[in-house]
Amino acid sequence: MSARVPRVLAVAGTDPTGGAGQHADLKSIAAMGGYGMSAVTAVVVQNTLGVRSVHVPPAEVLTAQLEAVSDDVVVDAVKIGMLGSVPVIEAVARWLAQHRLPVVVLDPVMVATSGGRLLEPDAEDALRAVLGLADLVTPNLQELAVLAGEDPAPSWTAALAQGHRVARTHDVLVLVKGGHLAGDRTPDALVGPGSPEPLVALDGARVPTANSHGTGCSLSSALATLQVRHGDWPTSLRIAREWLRGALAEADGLEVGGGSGPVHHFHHVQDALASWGTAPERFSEELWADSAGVRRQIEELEFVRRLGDGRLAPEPFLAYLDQDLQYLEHYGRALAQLAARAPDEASRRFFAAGSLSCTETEAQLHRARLRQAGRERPAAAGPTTRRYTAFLLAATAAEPYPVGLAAVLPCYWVYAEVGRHLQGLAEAAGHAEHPYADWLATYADEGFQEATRTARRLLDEAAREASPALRERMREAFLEACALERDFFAAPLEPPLAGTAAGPGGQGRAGAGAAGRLPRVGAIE
Ligand SMILES: Nc1ncnc2c1ncn2[C@@H]1O[C@H](COP(=O)(O)OP(=O)(O)O)[C@@H](O)[C@H]1O
Ligand SMILES: Cc1ncc(COP(=O)(O)O)c(N)n1
Repeated sequence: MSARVPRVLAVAGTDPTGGAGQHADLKSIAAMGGYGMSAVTAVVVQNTLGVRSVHVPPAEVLTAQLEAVSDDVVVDAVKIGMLGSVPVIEAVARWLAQHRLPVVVLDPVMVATSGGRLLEPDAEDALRAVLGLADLVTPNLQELAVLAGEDPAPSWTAALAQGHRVARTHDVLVLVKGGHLAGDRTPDALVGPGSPEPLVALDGARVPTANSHGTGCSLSSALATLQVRHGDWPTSLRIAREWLRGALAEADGLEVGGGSGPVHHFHHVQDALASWGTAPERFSEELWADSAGVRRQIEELEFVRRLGDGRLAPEPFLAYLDQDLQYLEHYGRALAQLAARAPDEASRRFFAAGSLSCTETEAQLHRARLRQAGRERPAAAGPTTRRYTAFLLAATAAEPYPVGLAAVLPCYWVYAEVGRHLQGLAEAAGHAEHPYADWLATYADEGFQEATRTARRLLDEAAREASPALRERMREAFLEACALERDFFAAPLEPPLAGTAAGPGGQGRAGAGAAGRLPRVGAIE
């Protein structure tokens, strides 16, 4: 199967109401993933009620259009619809003979469903004579009879036999279409010049609609487009039929015209369109705004105020570091789980590097600092530490990847923001000898800022692909993690805040520590 976009040329007449002819062709080509082009054979004044008049430009104008296209563009497939008159048929036949095109589908348009003639009676012989230039011919039952030079087939079995005679005489593949059969079935079958047995025969219940204007045009151009992709007519037919049946089923909703209206060519992308525009440009911006209240609460915490202006006693700082060390162990695991589930190599590397950094770099720094202060043995993990780490491990292991990503983001982003705030407090305090100056300095680490930006970008990418429901779960996880960040910072000095508390104050883990914790996550990346 080819991945490139098929370039498909429709050689057809017009329909100003957009349901048939080259307008239907262009829509169908695009609906099947192709790039549509069109050369006009006839200007048809028509609507859903009927054909009012037909105006055929000189054949040289059509030849000039065809040459303008093929002089410039590689044409992967051609769909030929209404030709109308002998000079037009001859012009197209000449052009086809000069340009051996990979896929040629000929829909031998003769009479519109609404009744108007679209092929002059004296042009029928000329049309029969060019059938062999096509790979596939797609007549309806009446057109098939004309091509065979016989009466219309009285039954589906008779139609298949008639299709086989046309295929053999002109050495061409024929799609025998049952749209005009009486009854509630609409079979289609591909019949080749060899065996009278169809290559493929598909059947289905008739879609109950009176709006089937342009179905023949739509089917033939969809087939031309799909054949470029798949190179297999039965496969192309299966896909085109399924799509066309959906287009017929949604046709009544279009409400175009008072006669036999058009089908809904783009019925299959309506759901996708409905979700467009609901994803914000940057979902992270929305989350940031939602978390403003919690971030303000963090800035007002006693622990944060004292750490910033340097009044924090050594003991709660060490208790905080101790809890942060234990937090890091699990955070590293959560990042490893995210790495395992990340959708691409770049994000896998990012989270794997972050995880490695937690265990190898951050944890070592914490341990060294605690050892310096004479704290060799870690304290037990406090309730807030346990609650936060359990949440992260569950979110990254059991929730969809975007939810896990939203859960770990505050540890980068909120933490970086708290760092900025702490540095502001330290500068305002004007300490010559700030006891935590080296710790606070690590917040400014460019690697950490970079890692925060990367994590945010990954979240925005995941949000763009996510359904509205999944984005809501991402939001919940992000806000939950923000509240846990707050509780973590609160724990060394204050009782946890109501509603999110882990237990009586002071014994929770000391906040998500400054310097050591994340700065070097980014530095490694
Ligand atoms: N009401 C319907 N329900 C399902 N398929 C239909 C219906 N009407 C037409 N088709 C399908 O549309 C395609 C065009 O068929 P047909 O109506 O026979 O040709 P044309 O539009 O050239 O007259 C065929 O695949 C046919 O099976
Ligand atoms: C320019 C043009 N080409 C083809 C058809 C046939 O379509 P249908 O048989 O569905 O009316 C048409 N009405 N107009």
